[in-house]
Amino acid sequence: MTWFEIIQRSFFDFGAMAEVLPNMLMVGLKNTLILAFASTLIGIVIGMILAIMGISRSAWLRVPARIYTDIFRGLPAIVTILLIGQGFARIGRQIFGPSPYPLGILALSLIAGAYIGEIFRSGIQSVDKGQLEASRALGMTYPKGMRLIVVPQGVRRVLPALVNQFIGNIKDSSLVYFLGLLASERELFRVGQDQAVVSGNLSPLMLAGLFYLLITVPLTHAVNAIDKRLRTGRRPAAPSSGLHEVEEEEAATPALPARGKLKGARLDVVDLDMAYGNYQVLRKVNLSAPAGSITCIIGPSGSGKSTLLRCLNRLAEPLGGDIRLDGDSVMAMKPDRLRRRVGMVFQHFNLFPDHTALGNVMLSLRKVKNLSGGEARRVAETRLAEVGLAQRMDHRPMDLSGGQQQRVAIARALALEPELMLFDEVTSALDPELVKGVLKLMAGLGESGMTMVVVTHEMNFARRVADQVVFMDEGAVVESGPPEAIFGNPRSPRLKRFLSEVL
Ligand SMILES: Nc1ncnc2c1ncn2[C@@H]1O[C@H](COP(=O)(O)OP(=O)(O)OP(=O)(O)O)[C@@H](O)[C@H]1O
Repeated sequence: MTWFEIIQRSFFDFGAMAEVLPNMLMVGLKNTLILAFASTLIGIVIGMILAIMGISRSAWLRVPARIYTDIFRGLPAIVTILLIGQGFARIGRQIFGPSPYPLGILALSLIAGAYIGEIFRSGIQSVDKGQLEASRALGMTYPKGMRLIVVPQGVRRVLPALVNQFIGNIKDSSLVYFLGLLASERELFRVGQDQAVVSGNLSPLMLAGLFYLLITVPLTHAVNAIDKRLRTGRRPAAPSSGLHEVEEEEAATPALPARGKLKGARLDVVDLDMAYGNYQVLRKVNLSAPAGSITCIIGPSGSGKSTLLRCLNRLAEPLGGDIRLDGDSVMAMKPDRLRRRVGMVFQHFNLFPDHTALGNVMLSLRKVKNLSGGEARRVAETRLAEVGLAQRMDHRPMDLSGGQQQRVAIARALALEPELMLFDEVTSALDPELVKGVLKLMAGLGESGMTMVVVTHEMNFARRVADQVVFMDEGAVVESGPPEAIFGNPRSPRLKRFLSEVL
């Protein structure tokens, strides 16, 4: 016999393959798929619980999750399968009967859970922290923000890794044969091996290998395609350059809420203190903004402007002092209730990337205000039209320019009809040609009757639009007054120096 014939007979004996094929399909393939599916599903449940425990602030949850993960990820799969399958054989028999099959699934699930937990945890932790912050600023509680925004994004990111785990389970299911499965419970490998042992011919094992590849290779490619679709959405990316947006904005005149249509609240900040650990960031800040006014906060980097803004809706918790909305102390309100009255727009937009512009605006209307789908859509469409985005409602954030994204964020905050709107350096991340459009929109909003507090580096905007300008340095208000006084007649040397540097 030539080498070629020896190899052909050992590995590619099609007669032997045909003989084993029915058993391979009806018994081996079926059992492999059941073992892999069941252990992946149970592993996903275990993994999600481990991930949530793993990111918890409580060490009582974090430490057990860590120990579990270290053990089941550290042990070779075969050791776990033998320990569970044989160690619990008696208990297993009492619960499941004579079959070792359920214990095999249990062992595979325990192993898969440890890996899937780590996959979920890293996915959830990789979601930008601005996402949770935006959901909370929209009035969602921490669990709701995690459930609706952070966890779905984290899970979507790890979809390919989860499929890898499923493929791992398909392969690991071949180890369960150690437990002595009944003839009807044998999986692909064992069916191939049985036949190979009888005939001394490896072709049935080759067929089993082929089946493994037939499942795993298309699956990998399918999931990559699904992942790409989820990432980019169904729409092709629209051509949307900054200049395109400027043209578009100049052609369309946004129909802003009519003058005095919105009801603003009076804001009073009294002796506000705030610290990050031992680092005192705000020192006895006092500030009053009449209903419907625009207050611009200016000051050097690190002076505490953003922190002050974040205290106003309690994204940061003050250490002392008080904040009052129309005389009511915000410290006595539940933070999610407070945030329905106080909208916030962030420097980096923090739009939800998996939702369209319309979806971004509708989400809090549905989930926080509990409006019906139709009603939420109507409000969201009106708000988006007001900021000049009637034509872009079905676009995802990644298909919008920075300026358009910031308008969606403004529409999203406006949708809850806040009495106070906070703008945190909302034009700082925009390309220069887009800044003007967003500032114009904000100036227009200022006339609608809402109270606005704007942290900004745009001195011309502050000079032109503000009712009062507050200059902060080193966590304290150094000087405040009407823009003419602040810019035209600064009194303190610090303000004089700041203005000489920025103007
Ligand atoms: N989460 C945090 N933990 C610890 N320190 C922080 C945190 N956030 C801000 N700080 C510090 O608090 C100080 C005030 O920060 P803040 O962002 O309020 O200033 P800012 O005036 O808004 O500055 P910028 O204009 O650069 O945004 C800075 O020194 C900053 O490093």
